[in-house]
Amino acid sequence: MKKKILFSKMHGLGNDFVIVNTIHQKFFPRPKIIRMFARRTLGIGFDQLLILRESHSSRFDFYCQIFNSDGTESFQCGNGFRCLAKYIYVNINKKPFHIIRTKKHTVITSIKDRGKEITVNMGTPRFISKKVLTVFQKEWLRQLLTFEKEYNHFEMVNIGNSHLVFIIQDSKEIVRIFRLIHSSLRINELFPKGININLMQIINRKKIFLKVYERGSGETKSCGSGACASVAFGIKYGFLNNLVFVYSEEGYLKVYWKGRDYPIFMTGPATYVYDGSISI
Ligand SMILES: N[C@@H](CCC[C@H](N)C(=O)O)C(=O)O
Repeated sequence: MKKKILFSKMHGLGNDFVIVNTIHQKFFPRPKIIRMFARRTLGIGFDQLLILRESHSSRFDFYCQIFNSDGTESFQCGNGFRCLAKYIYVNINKKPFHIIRTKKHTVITSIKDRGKEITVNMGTPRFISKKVLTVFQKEWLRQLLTFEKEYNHFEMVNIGNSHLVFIIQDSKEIVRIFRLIHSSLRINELFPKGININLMQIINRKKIFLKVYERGSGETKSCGSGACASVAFGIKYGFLNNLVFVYSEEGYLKVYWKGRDYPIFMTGPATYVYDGSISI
């Protein structure tokens, strides 16, 4: 017999999510079901599926499972956590702060102005040594970028998930690299655990433009963890101020980082699209 699953569709600057609240319904989807729901023509369509679960620890308010549209699991989702905070505010309780645990990471959400502005404490950024890159990964990067050009800096940053961040100042170059990434069948082979790829254009010390190709979801309209990873990189090298406006196609996020050993904060909107149900 078919089962009806209730869900809410939300987005953060166009990075879209399906939230399934399991407090009153059971939902343990297999990757095949997740991929089916994620299909924009035949399913519901989303970049990530967020499954809200009760926390069995007094240290956390809720537990959240995150799945990319290809069915792989993730442990961090900045834009998604803003949407989840708003979902909780509208449907569960009006507390201003929530501690949310994923399988490997903890974030704290705070809600202001009746949900108009939501901030997420995303944890402390960690820079990953380039020594971990394999010969094949380096070769791929060499093909992707023109290393002779001084502006082609890159860093690997962990914000609870892994990001490769590149500084690409030329807009045409951003388009060229994005096309290459899209047509490169080798990314999954080269990075078996997956990687989020961020192309950052520094407009000035407090404004960047960002394009992201996400692990497990492909090109997305915005990426909260990518915004934090990029700003952390820019601040580490003295290119950016502590507060940065991260622009993408649908608007901007505000990212604040004091520097090394401090957590990074991301602020932005969360938008309800609709509530629905789907049969499985
Ligand atoms: N859209 C997210 C990031 C989602 C997870 C990512 N694709 C991964 O698997 O690491 C965000 O806003 O942070």
